[in-house]
Amino acid sequence: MAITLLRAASPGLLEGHHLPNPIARRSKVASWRILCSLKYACLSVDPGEIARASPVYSSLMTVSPAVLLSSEQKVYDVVLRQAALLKRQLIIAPLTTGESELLLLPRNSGLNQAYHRCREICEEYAKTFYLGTMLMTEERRRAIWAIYVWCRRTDELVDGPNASHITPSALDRWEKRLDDLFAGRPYDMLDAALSDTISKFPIDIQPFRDMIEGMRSDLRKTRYKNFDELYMYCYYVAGTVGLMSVPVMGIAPESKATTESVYSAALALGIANQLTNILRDVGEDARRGRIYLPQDELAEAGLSDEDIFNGVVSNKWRGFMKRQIKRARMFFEEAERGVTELSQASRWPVWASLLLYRQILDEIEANDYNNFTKRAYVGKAKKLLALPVAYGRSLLTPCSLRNSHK
Ligand SMILES: CC(C)=CCC/C(C)=C/CC/C(C)=C/CC/C(C)=C/[C@@H]1[C@@H](COP(=O)(O)OP(=O)(O)O)[C@]1(C)CC/C=C(\C)CC/C=C(\C)CCC=C(C)C
Ligand SMILES: [Mn+2]
Repeated sequence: MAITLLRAASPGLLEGHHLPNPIARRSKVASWRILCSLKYACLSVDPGEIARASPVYSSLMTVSPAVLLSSEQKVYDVVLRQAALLKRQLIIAPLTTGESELLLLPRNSGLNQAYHRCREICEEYAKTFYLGTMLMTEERRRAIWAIYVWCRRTDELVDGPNASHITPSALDRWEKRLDDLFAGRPYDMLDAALSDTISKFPIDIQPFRDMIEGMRSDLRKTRYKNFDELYMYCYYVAGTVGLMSVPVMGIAPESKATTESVYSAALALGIANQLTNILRDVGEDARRGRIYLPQDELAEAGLSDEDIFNGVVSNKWRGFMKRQIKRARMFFEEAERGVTELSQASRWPVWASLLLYRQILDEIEANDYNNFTKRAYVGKAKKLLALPVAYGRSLLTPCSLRNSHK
C-alpha cells in the first residue's frame, strides 16, 4: 500500500528519476512526507517491499538506523515531533484566545520587566516585525518577543561584536543554560521570559538545541558540499525559528490543514528566508572567508571559490544566481500555503515578513546579480506598500493545504 501511495504521489521517484532539478526535489520531499506520515500512522511499511520497488528510495528510508538520512528526512522527523506535541496540547488543554487570556498574564512584576525588555530589544532590532506582533494577543506577542530575543542572542554569539572570542565550549555553556531555562531555572531575566513562555505554550526544546548546533557549524565550517548540506544549515539557523513560532502563533480553529503541513510551511519560510539572506550577503560573507553556496552547483556552473572572491558578475554567475533564486522562491511558495492556516492575528506579521524578505530576491535581480559589492535593499516605499498587502492577505480565511484531517 505504501508503494502504491508513493507511486501516486510522485510518479518516477521509485524508479530513481530524482533530484535533477528543484521540481524533482519537491516531489521527493512530498513523497518522503507521505512515507513518514504512513510510518507515524503505524501503518506497516515493509522495508523489503520498498527495497524491491526501488533501491534508490530504500536508501532514503529510515528502515535501518545504520542508513544515512538526507537532511530533509532528518528535519522532517523534527517537524513530526513538534506537530505531535502541539496536537497533544490541543487535546489536553486547548489554548484560550482573546480577552480571557489577559486573566492568565503573570502578576509577577519581575517577569513583566523581563518581557518588557524583550519587547524593547525586538522593537530596536526588528521594527516591522515588532509592529506586526502588536496585532497578536498580549500573551502571544510576549512569547514571540521572548523567542525572538533568545534567537537574537544566540545569533549574536557567532555574528556579534564578541564573535571572535566564541569557542565551542561557550556554545556548550549556552546550551546548558537552555536546558536550565527549560527546567524552570533561568539564568537571567531574558531567560526568565522564555522560561515562562515555554511553560505556557507547547514548545519543544529540539529546535532551540538545533539552532545552537547551527552556530557550532558556523564555527567549524565555511563551505557546503551540496544543497543537502546547505539545507541542513538553513534548518539549523532559520527553519528552527519557524518551528518555535508556530505553537505560539497558533493554528486557526477553522483550519482544515494538518498540523504537520503547517509546521512544514513554517520550516519552508525559515529556509526561504535564510537562502535569501545568503544570496543577499554573498560578497559580505566572502570577505569573511565564507561561501554558503553549494560547491557542486558552483562547479557545475563552471565557477570556483576564486570567482567569488574576485567578485566578477559574469554570465556564468548570472546563470548560477538565477537557479538559486528560483529555488528560494519555491520555498517561499511552499510557505505561503501555510500562512493562511495560522490564527487570524498571527497572519499579518508572517505575511509581512514573507513579502518583505522575498522582495530582496527581486532586488538582487534588479542589481543585475551583483551581490558582491551591492547590497540588495528593499526601499522604504516598497516596504510600506507591503504592509497593507500583507494585511489584505491576512484576511483570507484558511483553506485546506492538502489533507482534511488533523
Ligand atoms: C512573524 C515572524 C517573522 C516571527 C519570527 C520571530 C522570530 C522568533 C524571529 C527570530 C529571528 C532570529 C533573530 C533568528 C536568529 C538567526 C538569524 C539571524 C536568522 C536570519 C533572519 C534574518 O535576520 P537578519 O536579516 O537580521 O539577518 P542577519 O543576522 O543580519 O544576517 C533569518 C534569515 C531567519 C529568519 C527566520 C524566520 C523569521 C522564520 C519565519 C517563520 C515563521 C515565523 C513561521 C511562520 C509560519 C508559517 C506557517 C509560514
Ligand atoms: Mn546573522
